[in-house]
Amino acid sequence: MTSTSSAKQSLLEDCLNWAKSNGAIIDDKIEFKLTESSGFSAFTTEKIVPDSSSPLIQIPKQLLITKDLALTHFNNPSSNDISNTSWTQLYLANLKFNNKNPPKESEFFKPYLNLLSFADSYQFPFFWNYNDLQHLKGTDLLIRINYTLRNLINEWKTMLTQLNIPLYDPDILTIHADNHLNDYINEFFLKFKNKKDSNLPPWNSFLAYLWSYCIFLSRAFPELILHEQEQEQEDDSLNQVDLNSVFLFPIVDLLNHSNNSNVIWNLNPNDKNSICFNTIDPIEKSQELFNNYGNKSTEDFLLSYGFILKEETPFDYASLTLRLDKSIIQNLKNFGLGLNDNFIVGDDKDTVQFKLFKTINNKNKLERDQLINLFGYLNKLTTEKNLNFRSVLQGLDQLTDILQQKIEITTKLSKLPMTKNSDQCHFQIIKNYINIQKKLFIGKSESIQRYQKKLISSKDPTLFNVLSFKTILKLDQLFANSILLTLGVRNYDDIIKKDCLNDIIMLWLVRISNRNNYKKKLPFELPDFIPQTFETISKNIIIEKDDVMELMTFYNKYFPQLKNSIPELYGIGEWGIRQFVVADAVIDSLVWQRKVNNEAYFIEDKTVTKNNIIF
Ligand SMILES: C[S@@+](CC[C@H](N)C(=O)[O-])C[C@H]1O[C@@H](n2cnc3c(N)ncnc32)[C@H](O)[C@@H]1O
Repeated sequence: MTSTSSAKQSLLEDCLNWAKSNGAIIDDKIEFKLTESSGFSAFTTEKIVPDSSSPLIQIPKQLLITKDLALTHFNNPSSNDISNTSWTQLYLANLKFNNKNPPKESEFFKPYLNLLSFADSYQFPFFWNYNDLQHLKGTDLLIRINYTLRNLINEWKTMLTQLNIPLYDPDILTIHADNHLNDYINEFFLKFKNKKDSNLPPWNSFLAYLWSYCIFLSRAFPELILHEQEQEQEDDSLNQVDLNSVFLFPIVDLLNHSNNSNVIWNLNPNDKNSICFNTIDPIEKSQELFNNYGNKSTEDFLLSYGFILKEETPFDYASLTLRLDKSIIQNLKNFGLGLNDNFIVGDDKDTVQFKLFKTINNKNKLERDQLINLFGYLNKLTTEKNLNFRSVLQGLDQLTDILQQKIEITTKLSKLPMTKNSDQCHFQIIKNYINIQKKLFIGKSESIQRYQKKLISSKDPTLFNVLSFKTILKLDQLFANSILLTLGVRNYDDIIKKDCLNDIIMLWLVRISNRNNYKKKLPFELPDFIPQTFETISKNIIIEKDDVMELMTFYNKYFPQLKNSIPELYGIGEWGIRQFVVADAVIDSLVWQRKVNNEAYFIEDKTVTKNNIIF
């Protein structure tokens, strides 16, 4: 045992004794130890069989650090957009770091405060230097880190100013570049990290507040559990409970996390002055006793707890942050498919943030559907009243492009070598995180491909009709021969190579509009929606001079040459430029060209609703 670990072990003993001497009850079958991989941890000395009447850990309320203590200490400050949790964080910084004039409770909490190590906060990315963090450049995590730091600096300044307490390091307010901010915090941190606990940062420094914020992020419990039974008795009491308030729960906060742990935290039904922790599942002898911090993603674990799980977590997600014109966000909200306010973030409310969950379940399905709706909306023609399958399929291509960029960014990041001055341990965590993100983006991109494939191969006409242009070329031999003769294209691949797909679809559409003029009937069954759309557009379209001008080059390229060389096809019916303006509009409203293989499909214009979208 090193001297540091034996010192920590003795701090642990002091804290356990403090808790017990103040009424805490800890089951004899639990033993706390210091481990190399995850700090203080609890283990069973005998098999534990859950018993709801006898909790494993019971902590009197007086040992908790709550918002009430904080608000009383600061004389109930007016809130001014500052949450109760922020005041409680400032209170903890005051308890831990104020040597000269500490809050009166500071002495009482000392054994617990001593366990909350300042040096250990180096695990949180908020304290890392720019050399470490540059390996996250282009990820949402780096945006979240710096966005959070800026918010914290603001609330720290607001609270101290309100209390008439000078800011220890006002310089931090003038640092504008994020990389400088990261280095400033890191240097300030390292200055204190290696010193003894007697030489900690001043309580009114930003560093002290940031430390306290991380302690709450990684150890706090929701205050709601302190009010559980009151709520059941009195409906009104829920309104008085601040749902976002949290408290520190000594001893129980020494338990590490496992996704598989099934536990309960509650007010003691027999003694409302204490809070309990219990397990729901039995635990074998010599196993670690875990808490469960909730269904968190790797990114959340890294940001809020400074570690990532060894095993993959089903709750993983990658986030997608999109900045959009505010009017688009407003229109989308008005559109009816509902863009939930939860997804709109940022001070300017011009950004939407979605989570791409690894595993889709009933809870997060809505978020996935909203994202698909958003991209469908962005690809909707202004003339279309509703979302249809074409706009959704096209939107999914656009989403795939964005995912592809994310895959490229994460691939690049995963190959970056460690730089000078970056920490080996931080580097390794970032690498693992980046690889998990990359896998998530690849997985989502593949699932979009599968979904698109499933939609276009759907044979359910109640959903929508679909016809691929490749199939059309196989069925309509006369037309296929005509383009072979005139353009020299033998098959679909040639069309793509020669970049003339749009021209050929236009020619085919005009042929279809003339279908009743040919002596021979079409040699295949044509779905009604294609000629019908042509007719509807033809009836309603108002053709401007510019529309004609735009198509002149195209038209002159093919006419009258086609009419002269293949009159049996291009000399029958109407082949004027008007027909092509209509065909162009039909393509806009019906044709989707799939990004992965360039295949073009005619997609019937059917409204996508909650009931007919399939995943
Ligand atoms: C609530 S505390 C748990 C007690 C902590 N081990 C300690 O030493 O104080 C949360 C911290 O424990 C560590 N931790 C929790 N669960 C872990 C796990 N499954 N693997 C690694 N570290 C974990 C992380 O450092 C995290 O920030």
